[in-house]
Amino acid sequence: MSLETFGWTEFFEEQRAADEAALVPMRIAAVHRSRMNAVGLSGSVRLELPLHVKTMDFAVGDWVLVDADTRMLRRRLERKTLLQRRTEGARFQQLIAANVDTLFIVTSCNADFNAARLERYLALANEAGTDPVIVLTKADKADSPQDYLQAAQGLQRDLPVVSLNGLTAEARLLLAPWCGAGQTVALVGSSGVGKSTLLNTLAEKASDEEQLTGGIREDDAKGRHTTTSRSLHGLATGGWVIDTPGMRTLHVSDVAGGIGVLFEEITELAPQCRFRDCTHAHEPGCAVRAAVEAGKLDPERLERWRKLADENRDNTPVMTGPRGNRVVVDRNKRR
Ligand SMILES: Nc1nc2c(ncn2[C@@H]2O[C@H](COP(=O)(O)OP(=O)(O)OP(=O)(O)O)[C@@H](O)[C@H]2O)c(=O)[nH]1
Ligand SMILES: [Zn+2]
Repeated sequence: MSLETFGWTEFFEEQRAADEAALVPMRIAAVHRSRMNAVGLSGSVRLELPLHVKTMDFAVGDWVLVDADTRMLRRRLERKTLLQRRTEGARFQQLIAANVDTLFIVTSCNADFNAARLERYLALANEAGTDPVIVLTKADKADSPQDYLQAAQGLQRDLPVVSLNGLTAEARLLLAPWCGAGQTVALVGSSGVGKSTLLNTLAEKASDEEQLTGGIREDDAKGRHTTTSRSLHGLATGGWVIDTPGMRTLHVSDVAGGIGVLFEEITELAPQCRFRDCTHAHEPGCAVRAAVEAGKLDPERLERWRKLADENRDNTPVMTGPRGNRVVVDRNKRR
């Protein structure tokens, strides 16, 4: 085993200072209110935390440097990617997972398929720097899974889409390109689409896995995963998967860049509009509306872009004041 099997790359290695050579790199496997578990070459440990450290500032998947003798957490390394979101009305973003290479956005080939909801997850992934993959489950139950495949592919340029039966070993094969040694994936999607099923298929239920990740699943009375606990699981194929419970409704905020990537066909037309701040709603000389009229752009896509971009603007605090204190924008004062 090497650190690379845990997802360690040059990006992290370069961050180690000369005087930190004695510290051991470990990856955060579970974050609880007052304690954190980490995994590394020496196995799974519960970290000792310095007094000032708040666990909410850490995400599952983070790389940290640890004092090998005391297990004291010394420093978190800069993240390659960070999935985060703001729960409604919250001042700070909630960290979901760090250093995730691929986000599996799971939906089924049935009524769960909803373009607008998938686009929310795509914006989140794009903003985080995580590559999104749409995973269409229950293809075995659908009359024409091709329709869903095609609809999903239209959601973003060059978007990988996989349709499968999550209960079969073939699913593991189809998702293998993103689940190899050292690769980290996270799963999101509505309840019942088959995330747990997929997880079980990907994990193949290795018996020592529980030990490695510290056995960190916590359920509340309703059998739902608690939002305070997330965890990193080892996959049979050498990759890692991060559980992301508690993401039933996803309100977007702070994802302007992610929306730009998601709706690239709109983003790249905007500079051709007559007005620099064109809203593509009523202005003359609008290149985006011209594209709709020419049949080159789906009017429903434009409508969904508008809704998502508006919601993002409404929910994203602006930095104001000399100290950069965050103030939520007044809904009526924008534009
Ligand atoms: N036929 C078929 N059934 C599936 C597939 N994937 C999941 N199921 C079934 O769908 C049901 C729901 O799957 P789960 O894995 O529990 O869904 P989930 O997304 O984890 O749901 P939550 O735990 O509520 O978030 C189960 O009965 C699965 O056996 C699939 O690809 N094909
Ligand atoms: Zn325009």
